[in-house]
Amino acid sequence: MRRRKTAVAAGCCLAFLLGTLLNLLFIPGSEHPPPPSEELPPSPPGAPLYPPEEEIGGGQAALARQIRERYEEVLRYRQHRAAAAGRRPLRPRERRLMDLAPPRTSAEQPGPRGRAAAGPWAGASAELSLEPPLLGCRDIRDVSGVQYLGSGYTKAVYKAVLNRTLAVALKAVDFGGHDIAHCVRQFSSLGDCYRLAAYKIVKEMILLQRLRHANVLQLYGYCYQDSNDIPDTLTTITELGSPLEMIQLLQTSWEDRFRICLSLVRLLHYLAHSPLGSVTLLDFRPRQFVIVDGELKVTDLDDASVEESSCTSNSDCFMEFPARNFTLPCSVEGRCQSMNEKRNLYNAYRFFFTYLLPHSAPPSLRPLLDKIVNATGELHWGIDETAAQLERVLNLYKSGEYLQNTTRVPKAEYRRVPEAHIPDENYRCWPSYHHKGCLLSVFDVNEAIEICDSYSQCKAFVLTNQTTWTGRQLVFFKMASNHIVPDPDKITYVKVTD
Ligand SMILES: Nc1ncnc2c1ncn2[C@@H]1O[C@H](COP(=O)(O)OP(=O)(O)OP(=O)(O)O)[C@@H](O)[C@H]1O
Repeated sequence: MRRRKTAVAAGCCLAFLLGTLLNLLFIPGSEHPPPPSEELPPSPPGAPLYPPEEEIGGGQAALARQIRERYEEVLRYRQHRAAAAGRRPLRPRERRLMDLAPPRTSAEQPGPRGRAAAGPWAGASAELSLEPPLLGCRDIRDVSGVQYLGSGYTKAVYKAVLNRTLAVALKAVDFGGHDIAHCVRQFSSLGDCYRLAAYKIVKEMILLQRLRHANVLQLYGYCYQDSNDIPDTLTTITELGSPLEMIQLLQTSWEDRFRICLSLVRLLHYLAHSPLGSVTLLDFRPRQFVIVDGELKVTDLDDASVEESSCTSNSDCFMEFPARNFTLPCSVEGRCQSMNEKRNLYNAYRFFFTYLLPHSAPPSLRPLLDKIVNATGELHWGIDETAAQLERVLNLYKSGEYLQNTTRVPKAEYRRVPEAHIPDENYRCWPSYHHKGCLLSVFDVNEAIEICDSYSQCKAFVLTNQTTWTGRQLVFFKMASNHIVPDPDKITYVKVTD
């Protein structure tokens, strides 16, 4: 950790930063080619490529079991594709699926290494049909602007600029992280502990590729490279976001907070109907999401699951949260009905809706927003209904219909000055899109008048040609109109009576 922060602070020396990054991500400087994926044939059932437990003593057997479980989980996600493709036999390329197999012991490693393009798990490279064309190892050799972004239990994430043009996130196992430290303490095998942790990234990579949606972070590519001691360490290259800061979000406009909730609901709607089945995010803390251009996107998918709990009675379908518990019905097929969807929804309620949705919303939308918050907090609605209600709020807001119930009698008179701007005379208001002035979004000029009427400080306002994500116009509210200058893109309104 200290090493990472020191490197980032040094900032000025690109070579040093790059060297440090490679070191931290265990991307070797060497061009040592990983084993050819062709040399890792599909293992027949009962002949796994990891050491059989009975041949290993005590702790090592437990570690081998954990690696096997993660490996099998990864296979399940990949096999979903074959199932979706009509259960046709796997073509040779697809059979490289077994490239995902846990590593052989050194004694089992096949002879000379033949191909530089793919690692042992990187048969994935042939299978992940990423568009635009996949980024790979050669692309992360020439990186600049390396910056540590964050880390969790298992992974560390860095920002990097590729070819001085594309800013991306690079994700790799954090060798200084809790997961590796805990495993090495227990099993004393860095190589195997690395594999165990790296399966989380492999799983995430497969899910990022399978779950294509505007609110799922985009996977650009990946790189397998040997480190000094560990072969074929994995780095994924993804879209860059900024970490979701709840405190910061609480200070933004309702419109922007609503956007976060709407993107979350669109994501959960997609996950409930995904090609893999209903996906639940077992770890649903805000830090699992990032913001990209104002939209929320899920980035951490290593704890996602498609298994719906099996049950024999309703009592098996118990969902426990810190402040509430729920018992869902057990279906005749012996599955807890909509459990994945409902878990996501309640988490969305407790981490997002309750803080972000009603607070400082337009008064006429409050009853509907309160209804949404209550219905999700009680799990009365499923995701389809919740998504429909949030889309309804969006429509009411975008169309200006939410203003129609309010009586709009202007108190003051205003003089319209076309092609004019007031550059100074700012005052601060909350929540403003500008940190020094009062910049708010409005549906139309009448709403701007209403806002100006309600602020005693407001003596004028300037309609800009900028709009927000909903298409509403941004307006600067001013405390005086002494200095008006020509500006073809703006219209000024000056209060003539109070
Ligand atoms: N694409 C990205 N852009 C910007 N920041 C990111 C990106 N992906 C992840 N991060 C940041 O890096 C942190 C660590 O990433 P990630 O959550 O994948 O690691 P983790 O070890 O799985 O964490 P956890 O133990 O919390 O599950 C995240 O909390 C997030 O703030």
